[in-house]
Amino acid sequence: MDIPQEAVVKPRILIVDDEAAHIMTILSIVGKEYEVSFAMNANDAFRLSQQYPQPDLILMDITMPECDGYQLCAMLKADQQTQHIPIIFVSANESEEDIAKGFNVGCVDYLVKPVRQQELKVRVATRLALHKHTRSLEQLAYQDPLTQVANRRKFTETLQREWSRCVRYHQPIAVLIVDLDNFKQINDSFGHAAGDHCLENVAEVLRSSIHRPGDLVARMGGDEFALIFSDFEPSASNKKCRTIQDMIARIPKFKNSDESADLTVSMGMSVMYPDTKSDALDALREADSALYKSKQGGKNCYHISKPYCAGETKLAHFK
Ligand SMILES: Nc1nc2c(ncn2[C@@H]2O[C@H](COP(=O)(O)OP(=O)(O)OP(=O)(O)O)[C@@H](O)[C@H]2O)c(=O)[nH]1
Repeated sequence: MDIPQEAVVKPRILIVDDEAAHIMTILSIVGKEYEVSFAMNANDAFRLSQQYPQPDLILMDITMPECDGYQLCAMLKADQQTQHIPIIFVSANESEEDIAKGFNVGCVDYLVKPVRQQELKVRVATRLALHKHTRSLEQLAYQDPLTQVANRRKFTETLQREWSRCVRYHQPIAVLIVDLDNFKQINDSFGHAAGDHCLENVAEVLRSSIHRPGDLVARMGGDEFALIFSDFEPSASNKKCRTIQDMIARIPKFKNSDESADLTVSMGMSVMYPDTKSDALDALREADSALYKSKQGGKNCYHISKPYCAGETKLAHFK
């Protein structure tokens, strides 16, 4: 089958080098096969690495003014948004110590200048193929196949990481659990495919409600979703839940010739200032008890628990 040219997305390579002539040399070798961008200093390189679409591979010089390649590589590896991007050093430094230092700060390969054309091409292609393979394995391990949002494993890992980050920076964190009401009835009345479609619609709504890199939507299993809002302003909790509830109410009704059904959800949110005395799963447990209250209280409503927020009601109920 012929694939239209515009449908083929070329892998993206970022070249980082403070000398234009070196950038041009590498560009002349890989420029035809890949989408290439370049940066001549660490600041630009860091910005371009974080920006979407992100590079699939970085070819990085070591000797640069202000911030050298070792420092830049270590910074990229320490940043959650960029740590997955493989880095190949391309440097005139050829001592054993230099090369070992490169691998110690996180590069995946090391080429000595002047680069040999065929070698550069083959090493780049190999690394990109491996990177693609790793990314698809990660997707399998961390994504819910039906809705494409994260799975429970990814949720747990992200919650631990964001919790620690919020402890460090004294920021509040919120966990929201969203559970569909009477979902069994939707499956029974309209069929399993309609039920699946319903889960996809809810996932889409939830995905549109997160906006920051540390935030996450996950399907925890069955008809239950959970969200993490990092650095979340406690006073915004009611508005956030209400907005999600309204968006879900706008999902079209399920209908067949005999009956129709509205889709509603029950929710439980916890908003906490994490500290070293509590742990990440406390946030999940609090949200879960708030959800339980919503189910017990007649469904299609939400409870918000703010156990450690001074001056706030510990548990509030909203219809
Ligand atoms: N279509 C579809 N249904 C699923 C999937 N996973 C779980 N379910 C169904 O989701 C339903 C969940 O039922 P319950 O846990 O009783 O929840 P509920 O009917 O929403 O009841 P309440 O939560 O009390 O309102 C069950 O009928 C499961 O078979 C899925 O991937 N697709």
